[in-house]
Amino acid sequence: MSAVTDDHALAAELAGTAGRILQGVREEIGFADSRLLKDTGDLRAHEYLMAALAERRPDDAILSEEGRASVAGKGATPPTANTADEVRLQADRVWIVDPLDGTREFSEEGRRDWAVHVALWEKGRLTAGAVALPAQGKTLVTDPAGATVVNVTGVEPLRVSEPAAGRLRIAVSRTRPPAFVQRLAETLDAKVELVPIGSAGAKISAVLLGEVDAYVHAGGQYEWDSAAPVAVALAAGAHASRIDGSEAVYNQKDPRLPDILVCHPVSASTLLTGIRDVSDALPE
Ligand SMILES: Nc1ncnc2c1ncn2[C@@H]1O[C@H](COP(=O)(O)O)[C@@H](OP(=O)(O)O)[C@H]1O
Ligand SMILES: [Mg+2]
Repeated sequence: MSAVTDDHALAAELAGTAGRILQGVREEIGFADSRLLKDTGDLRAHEYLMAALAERRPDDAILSEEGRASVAGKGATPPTANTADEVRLQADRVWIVDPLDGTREFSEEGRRDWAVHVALWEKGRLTAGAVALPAQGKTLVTDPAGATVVNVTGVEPLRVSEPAAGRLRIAVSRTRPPAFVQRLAETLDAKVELVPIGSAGAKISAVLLGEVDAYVHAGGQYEWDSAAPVAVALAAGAHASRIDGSEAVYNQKDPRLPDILVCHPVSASTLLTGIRDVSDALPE
């Protein structure tokens, strides 16, 4: 059994180690065959996280993107399956992990917008989380007092900062931005810049690191895409909710969680009102 008894530290350790495995996969496979690179990355990071959690937290349940029943038959080596739904839905502690978020960007040489997500859900809420950004040399992590960013130079407190007056930089998916986001940009009473970035974890990290001011997503996503970054965002003082303002709820039977808004709390009502005004696609 490991010396790490703190779930925050364990989340950071596991996300960081999976990130190093993924850097190694990029070096080993190269970028010529992007399908092979994506599948190998997904599988290696998933298998590492499943084995590490089974060893370090043997009594906890796991929900991983790559352990879904729908991917269990994929490839010659089927991935280790998630905890059965009937067990996970009764469990007090569930690790919600995305072994490789921003798979597309991972497979594109030079891109740094991909992440590893490790979150812990306990009895209805997210209580710990880490987002590793291996190509950026950073891990964002919750701690008992809030959140920190760990990089080569050390550990610094992480606190979401207010946007500059009159300007709002909104991170959106590079490939699947919400249909209404251009209209949102036009209706807001600020100079809005839409910033395409890959990976939900990388986008939410960009909000927390002050590189953008908000992340708006709708149209499809799953619990593992947002659980760890939302855990860190809430711990860093950010607003994180569904785009209708309701709470993002995790460890559901159906893991679809198709939309999310993360921003500084001062921007939340403006963005929620703006989204309501331009969107005909609020959550079901
Ligand atoms: N419309 C959609 N339906 C399902 N998943 C979506 C989606 N839009 C984004 N996602 C998922 O959300 C993550 C971030 O996407 P994006 O980079 O486009 O913002 C990706 O996770 P994975 O890379 O883990 O598959 C992607 O698959
Ligand atoms: Mg993902």
